[in-house]
Amino acid sequence: MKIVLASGNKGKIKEIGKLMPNDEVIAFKDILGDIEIVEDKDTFKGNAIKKAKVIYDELEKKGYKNHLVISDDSGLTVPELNNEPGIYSARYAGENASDNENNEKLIKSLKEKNIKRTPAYYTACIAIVYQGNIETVHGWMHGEVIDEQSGNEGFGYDPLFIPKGFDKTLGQLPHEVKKEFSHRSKALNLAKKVLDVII
Ligand SMILES: O=c1[nH]c(=O)c2ncn([C@@H]3O[C@H](COP(=O)(O)OP(=O)(O)OP(=O)(O)O)[C@@H](O)[C@H]3O)c2[nH]1
Ligand SMILES: [Mg+2]
Repeated sequence: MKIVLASGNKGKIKEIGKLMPNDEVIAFKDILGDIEIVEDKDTFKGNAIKKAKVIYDELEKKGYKNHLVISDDSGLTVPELNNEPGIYSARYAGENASDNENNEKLIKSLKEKNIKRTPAYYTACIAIVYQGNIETVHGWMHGEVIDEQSGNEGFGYDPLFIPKGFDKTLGQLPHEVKKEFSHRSKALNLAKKVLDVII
């Protein structure tokens, strides 16, 4: 199945490609070039649906007929930080912030509250748009965030996130560990079940 991914996040594109080896996952930019999508909804689900629909409609304008688009809106929630960064995870340290800038901002927020380690969880919402149908699925991964970066595996906040049942960050753990039970893997496994039904 040819799937267009409505994401510009290289870490996600890589992870989703690995999680759907039997499908051809194409990043939308490879077909449509750069398209800025304003993520102005107040939930992961709202932003995921918006991203998938914008790309689905743009493909339709280009004459695509039987295309299928998936998107991922995801982020990290830290209850002790008033549920920050949440849906603002990609721009916690400001518009176009790098992963490192976002991580440094999170470390600063933890230190301001004298927090060295506290529960946190990732949420991923995957939206699927196909022949006018819109479906969404979610996945969560629980653990803790710490106030220093460790490791270079994964992307985003992974170097600060210790998954439940482990004592290392996702930055230190091999990708196979994250692939087993990340928020994105769980959501994609559900998305595959939806794809089996709607296609
Ligand atoms: O360490 C992480 N491991 C993960 O597995 C993960 N999943 C999401 N995130 C964070 O949440 C933002 C998503 O924001 P987001 O869903 O708007 O994506 P994005 O703007 O980066 O790309 P796009 O998919 O919107 O094009 C990302 O930038 C990351 O900071 C993660 N961090
Ligand atoms: Mg985004």
